[in-house]
Amino acid sequence: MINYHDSNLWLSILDVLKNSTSEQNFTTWIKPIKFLEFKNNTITLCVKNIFIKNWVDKNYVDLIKTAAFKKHSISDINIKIIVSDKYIDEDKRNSKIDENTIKTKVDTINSYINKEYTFENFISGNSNQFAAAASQAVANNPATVYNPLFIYGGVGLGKTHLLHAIGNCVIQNKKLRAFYYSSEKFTNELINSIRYGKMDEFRNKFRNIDVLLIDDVQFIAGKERTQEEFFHTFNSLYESQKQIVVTSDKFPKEIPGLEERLRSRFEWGLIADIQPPDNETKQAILEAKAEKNKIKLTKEVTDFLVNSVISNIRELEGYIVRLGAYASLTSTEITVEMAKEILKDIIIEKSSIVTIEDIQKKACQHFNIKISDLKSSKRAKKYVVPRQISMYLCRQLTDCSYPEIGEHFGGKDHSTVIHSIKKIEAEMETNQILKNIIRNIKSTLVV
Ligand SMILES: Nc1ncnc2c1ncn2[C@@H]1O[C@H](COP(=O)(O)OP(=O)(O)OP(=O)(O)O)[C@@H](O)[C@H]1O
Repeated sequence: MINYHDSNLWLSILDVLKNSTSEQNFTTWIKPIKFLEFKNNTITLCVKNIFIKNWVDKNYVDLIKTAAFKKHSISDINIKIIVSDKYIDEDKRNSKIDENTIKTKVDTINSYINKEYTFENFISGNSNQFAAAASQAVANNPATVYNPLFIYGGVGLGKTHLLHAIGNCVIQNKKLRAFYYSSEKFTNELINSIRYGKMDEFRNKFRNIDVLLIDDVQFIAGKERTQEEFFHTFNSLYESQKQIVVTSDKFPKEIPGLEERLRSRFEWGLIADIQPPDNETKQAILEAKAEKNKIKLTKEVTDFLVNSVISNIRELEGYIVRLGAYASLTSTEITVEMAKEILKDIIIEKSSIVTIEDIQKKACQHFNIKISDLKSSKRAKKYVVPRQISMYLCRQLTDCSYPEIGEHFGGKDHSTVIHSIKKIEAEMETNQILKNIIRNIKSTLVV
C-alpha cells in the first residue's frame, strides 16, 4: 500500500488530469485547486469560493477519482471540495504585498463597475451556468482562456451582472484595470470626442486597460463610425493580450447591421448563452433577493411567483420589492391573495392550457412580425421561419391535429403543416441557434 501523507498524491493526480482535460479547463479549474489532506481515503481539496466549488463538484470530481484510480489504483476514494479560509487568507496576503503598486494602478481609472454584482451573489442554475462558468474562468485567467468572451441572452437574465462580476473579480484578485462600458456610452463618448477633437484621448483611454467589458453591443450595429472605432479598439486590446468581454441580446450572427469583421471577431473566442431560468433557479433567486431586501415570502407566495409567466429576473426583483413595500406600508403579511391583487396588471398566472393563439402571439413578439404575416402565405424567410416554428410548437404544446393547426394559419393544408414541422425537427438536430429560439419562446408559454 502506498503511503500518501503529503501533496505528492495530488501532484501525481494533477499529472494525469493535465493530459485528460483541455489546457484551458486545466488552467482555469484544476490548477488553482489546493490540496489540503488525504485522510481516511478522502482527499480534501480547497477552492476559492462556492461558485467554483459547485462547478468542480459537478464537472471534475469524477475525473479526479478516475485519475486517482489510473495512477494509484485506488477505486474507493472520496473527494471532498471545501471553500476554505486558507485559500482566502493566502489571497489576502498576496494582495497585501503589492497593495501599493496596485492601488495606483486600479484607482487611476473610474471603472464604472458596480460592486453589488459579484459571482458570490449570482445564482447559477441550468439556464445560466455555462455563461457563469465561462465568466468565472475569464476572471480567473484574463486574456488566456476565452478571448473574447461573448455572452448573449434575453432581457434581464443576468448578462450585465456577470460583466460586473468579472470586473470586480479581476480588480480585487488580479489588481487589473477593468472598465465597464455600455455600448451607448461608448458611442456617446466617441461622438463627443469627434466633436471636440479629442480622439487621441478617447483612443488612449480604451487602449490602456486590461479588461474591457462592453454591455449590449447590439446597439452599435448599424452605426458605422462606432463600429469602426470599436473594431480598432478591439484589435489593439486583443493584440496586446488584453481581455474583452461583450454582451448582447442576440447571437453575433443574428445581430442585424453588425459588420462582418466585428461579427467574426466576436466568434473568435467563446460564445456563451443565458437562457430563461427554470423553476429551481427562479426559486433560488427569489429567495436570495427576498433575503437581501429583508422581505418575508412564504412558500405559497414563492410558488405563486415561480409559477407565473415571468422569466425576466429584473422584473422578478421588481415584483418582490413592490410586494415588500406594500406589506411594510400597510403592516400586513405578504399572502398569495395580496400578491395576486398587487401584481394583477403585470403578472400572468401560468395556465396549464396553451392555445394556438398563445403560441402565435409569443412567436410574433419574438420575431417582431404581425399575426397577419404569420398566417399569410408570404414566402420571405422572415415570415416562413416563424410560421414553421409556430406550427412545430402548436404540435408540441397543444392537442390540435395537423388540419386544425393549418386552419389557424390562414387555412393551410395539413401536408404543409407536416412539412413545416418535419423541417424544424430536422434543422434542430444541428442548429443550436434555432434550438435556443424555440426554447426561449417555449419558456414564455410554459415554465
Ligand atoms: N442568476 C442571477 N442571480 C442573481 N441575480 C440575478 C441573476 N440573474 C439576473 N439577476 C439580477 O437581475 C437583474 C437584471 O440582470 P441584468 O441587468 O444582469 O440583466 P441583463 O441580462 O444584462 O439585461 P439587459 O438585456 O436588459 O441588459 C439584476 O439586478 C441582476 O442582479
